[in-house]
Amino acid sequence: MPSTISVADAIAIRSGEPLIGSVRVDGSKNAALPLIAAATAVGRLTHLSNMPQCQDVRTMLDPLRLCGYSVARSVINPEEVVILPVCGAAPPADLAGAAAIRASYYLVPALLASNGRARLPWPGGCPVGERGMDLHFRVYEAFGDRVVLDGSGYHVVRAGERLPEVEIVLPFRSRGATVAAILRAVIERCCLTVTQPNVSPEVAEILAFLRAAGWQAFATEERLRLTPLHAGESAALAWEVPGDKVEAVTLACAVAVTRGSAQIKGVRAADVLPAMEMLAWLGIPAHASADTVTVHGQDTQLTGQPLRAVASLAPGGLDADFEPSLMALALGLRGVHLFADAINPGRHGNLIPQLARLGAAIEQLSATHCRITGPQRLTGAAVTANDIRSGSALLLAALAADGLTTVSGLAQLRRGHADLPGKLRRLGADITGEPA
Ligand SMILES: CC(=O)N[C@H]1[C@@H](OP(=O)(O)OP(=O)(O)OC[C@H]2O[C@@H](n3ccc(=O)[nH]c3=O)[C@H](O)[C@@H]2O)O[C@H](CO)[C@@H](O)[C@@H]1O
Ligand SMILES: C=C(OP(=O)(O)O)C(=O)O
Repeated sequence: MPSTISVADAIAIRSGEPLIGSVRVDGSKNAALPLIAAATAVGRLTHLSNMPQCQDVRTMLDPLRLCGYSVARSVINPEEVVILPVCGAAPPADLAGAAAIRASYYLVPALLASNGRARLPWPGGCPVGERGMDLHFRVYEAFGDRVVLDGSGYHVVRAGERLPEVEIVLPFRSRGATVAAILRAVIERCCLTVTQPNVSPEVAEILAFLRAAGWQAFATEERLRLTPLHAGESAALAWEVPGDKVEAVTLACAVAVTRGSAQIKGVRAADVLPAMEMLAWLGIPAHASADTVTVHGQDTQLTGQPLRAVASLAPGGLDADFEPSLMALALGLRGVHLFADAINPGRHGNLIPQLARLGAAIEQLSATHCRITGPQRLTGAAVTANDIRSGSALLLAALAADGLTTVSGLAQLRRGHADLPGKLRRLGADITGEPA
């Protein structure tokens, strides 16, 4: 009997040898999407390199083209995207396709810049529960914009009057609303103060890009501050999308699940630190330095210490998108492990029933909190990826499950990763069926 099978729009994974070797992550989808928006907001020709070739990036670039921005991918290097500003008013366009991604909200400033108004469908993306826009609307209203809501979406009309300075106090550290405030100030060329900003690596990346574009931009835990210095310059800009921290942590957890040893390259150490500390706490030597994560899962002395992985928007907090991979890992580790994700309230509901098909017993303490008592033995079965991170967690669980697991719903996985199964395969995973 062959060791692998092929299934249409699904992949088949057979657990086997520990993952060994070296692999490079792609650019980060969640850093790339706001960087694309920032490139439009500065209104200068911008080369963005290390752009991941995942579906959400394509979905983000299409509406920009429809609104008059020139967007080109280099033929020689498809990971390089060039964005040119709009000259003159762009024609109104039907942007219904933007409903496929959550990050469509980052298009608002680009559209206000090109058309003076933005009409967008309600954001989609991962079906991980109710995800509000109220803070985004508060941001636009602080700039004097008019916001109108209807069943199919929202409409933002740019203020007639330019404010020299805008101050916004966020009630909680929303990443999306923080970026919305930054980009709105950029198209206005005005000063901005945000109290209680989100200071995740993705926001820090936008601020670094803006510094290169002639802005004074910095953020502390308390306050983010933006001032135009030489923002009127017109020289072309070049920026590299940082490596995908979520892909790196997913791969690190995959290596740990199989008790393998590998190097994961192309990611900034600081971006993965909270997750690496958790692996070390569990007794899996994991080290991040410069642009490489090293995991030594072989012959390791597991601690049996309980993992407490609570997704948080707080500075230095655990990114919600790390949590599903840590759950898959915890299933195989001795101890009582607690997980919580109130940021994406539907995520556990997407993932836990699928893990249960593999035989996992996970205690749901509430819709967003659960407890895993490990180690648990999993058995291969047919499972479905309901969102990006649930999909990657299922790949990891499949690597530990006895026998064969098929994972369908690959469209979700492809939204966030160019080819995650391919990267696992490069480390020796037995995976058949190519998500094209
Ligand atoms: C495309 C993208 O980069 N998505 C990421 C983004 O999602 P997302 O844009 O949802 O993240 P935010 O930090 O803005 O939102 C955090 C929470 O606040 C809620 N909220 C947000 C804004 C608002 O106006 N009202 C409101 O209620 C959201 O529903 C969510 O539950 O950051 C999350 C972590 O923060 C990540 O898990 C997502 O992968
Ligand atoms: C939840 C995610 O994406 P989005 O916010 O675009 O749905 C994600 O990247 O895991």
